[in-house]
Parts: sequence; C-alpha cells; structure tokens
Amino acid sequence: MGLITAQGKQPLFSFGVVSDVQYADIPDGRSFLGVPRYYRHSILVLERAVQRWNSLQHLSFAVNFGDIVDGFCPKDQSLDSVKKVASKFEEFNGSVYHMIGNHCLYNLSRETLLPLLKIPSNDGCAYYDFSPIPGYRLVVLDGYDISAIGWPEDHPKSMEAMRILKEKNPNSDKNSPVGLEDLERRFLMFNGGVGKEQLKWLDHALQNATDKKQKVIICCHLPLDPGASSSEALLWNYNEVMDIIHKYKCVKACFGGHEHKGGYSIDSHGVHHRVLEAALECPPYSDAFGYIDVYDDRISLVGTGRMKSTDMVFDS
Ligand SMILES: Nc1ccn([C@@H]2O[C@H](COP(=O)(O)O)[C@@H](O)[C@H]2O)c(=O)n1
Ligand SMILES: O=P(O)(O)OC[C@H](O)CO
Repeated sequence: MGLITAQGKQPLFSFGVVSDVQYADIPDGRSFLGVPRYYRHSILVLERAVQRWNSLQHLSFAVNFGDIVDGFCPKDQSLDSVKKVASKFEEFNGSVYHMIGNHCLYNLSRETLLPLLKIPSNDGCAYYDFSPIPGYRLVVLDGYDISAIGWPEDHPKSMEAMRILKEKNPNSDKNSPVGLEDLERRFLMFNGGVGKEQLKWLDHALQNATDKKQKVIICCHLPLDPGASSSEALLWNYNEVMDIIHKYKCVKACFGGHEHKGGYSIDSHGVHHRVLEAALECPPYSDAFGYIDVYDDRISLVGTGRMKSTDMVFDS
C-alpha cells in the first residue's frame, strides 16, 4: 500500500527541500545585521536532511534552493567545497535539482558551477523546467540572469545590471540599502533580475503548461512576493515575473530562499509564496529542511526543526 498522509490521501508526488547551506570550513560568524551563521555546521544539517529524505522512501527528487557555499569560503577552497556539498546531495537516493544563488557566484564562475551541479544551461543561464508527473511542472528560474555578479565585467548582462544599480541605488556600496525606500530597497548588488529572454521563456512555459492542464510550482533563489520577504531580498523585477505568472491560473505556489528567516504569503491572485528557512542559521544540532507533498488541491510543506510546516490549499 502507498503512503497515506494526515489528510488521508496519497500525495501525487513528494520531494525534499533545503536552502542556503552556505557551507564553508571557517569559524562561526554573523550576517551584516548580526544574525549568527554556522558555516561548518550547515553541511551537517544537509547530511541529516539527506538521511531523513532517504529514510522516508517516498521522495522522488530533491530541490536545493541555492547558495551551496558561502562567499567567505577561502577562494582556493571554493571548488573543493562546492564538490563536497554536491557530493552530500548525491547521497540522496533520487535526482537533485539545484539552482544558483549569489554565494555560489562569489565562489565559482557559471562555466564551472553549472556542469558541476548538472544544471541544464543555455548560454550560461540556469533556468529550466521539468515534469515529475504529467499533471505537474516545476519551473526553476535564474534570479541572477541580470546580475553584477557571476558574469564577466564586460558581459552585456553585467553591464545592464550595473546600469540598473546605478540608476536605482545611489550608495557607493551597492549592497547598502541606506536611503532607499520600501520596495526600492531590493536594488542591491547581492540580488538580481530575470532577463527578457527568460521572461519570454517563462511566458511560453506557462502557456504550454496551461495547454497541457498542468499545475506549476515556481522555484527561484530570490523571493517573488513582498508579503513573504523583506524588500532587501526580493528579485529586482519580481513584479514583471509576477505579471506573467498572474496571466495564467496554472501557478499554485512559488518557493524561494535567500531571506534566511523564511516567510509565507498568499498574493492577490491566490498564489502561495513560501520562502524557506536557511540551513546556515541553524545552531549546532538544530535543523532546517523539509519535504513537500503535492496533491491536486494542496501543496504541503512538512518542515523539520526551524523550517515551519505550511499547508497551501488552492482551487484544483
Ligand atoms: N542591511 C544591510 C545588509 C547588508 N548590507 C551589505 O551587504 C553585505 C552582505 O550582507 P550579509 O547580511 O550577507 O552579511 C554586507 O557586508 C554589507 O556590505 C548592508 O549594507 N546593509
Ligand atoms: O545570503 P546572503 O548573505 O546573501 O544574505 C541575504 C540576505 O539575508 C537578504 O536579506
């Protein structure tokens, strides 16, 4: 007999989730705002996540929401550290889908990272989609498509990002939100945007999903809704992405990372937004990972430790 959950129904499929491992073999530290960060412990959180996912036996795949290694990782250790974390993920008895975050790009070029993490790529971009079952599609966005990190300085995408940052953020430290108001505080160098080609691709993917009567789950390192995240962590053009998503009824939930404390909201169109709590900020012996049970009419995140459980119900 298959798995039956608390709702008395068998999920259509289930998958593991973890975000912001930001491993580095360096002593504990703090974020700019003083929040403790446990760089060596975070890989143990991932290790326990993989053990738990394997023990459940009903997860078909896992999704890593980015920032696999921290920016403070000594640069001569970047490659080995990414390989070390990637091989922990490989201990999972199923496929693992990765996305890139700002800290990945502080460490390694897209050229090195994407093949290492087996991220399907087109011209160095890291967006892709897949259908675990015919009725559902996961769409993974590259939130650093337009970014001042990760592309060579003279790359058109890097130059466009610098133009946006100069226009929107007058501070000499482009990671500083000082003086920026409300939602404008997202125009920071450690964030990024989705470029025109990717927006077109997203529109096409959602049209195609609609035609096939598929429901869609969006995954992006950067959060897409101000209700689920501080302004400082949002995707630069979250509004353009959401305008496309809201053209269709197929998107039921958007998941993200980057905002380490996590968040949850339901937007004006009934789309659920869940930002996942970071593995990096778990004090020793505590955890932040989970798995998601997907049904026709709900998506249930079952969290462990600091990752809160969230039941997301929608019209099927
Ligand atoms: N409120 C803030 C937050 C960050 N910064 C700058 O960003 C850098 C990275 O921040 P972390 O939280 O990841 O440590 C930080 O070194 C600051 O330059 C800021 O100015 N104001
Ligand atoms: O993961 P970091 O160091 O880029 O920090 C991101 C911030 O938490 C966003 O507010």
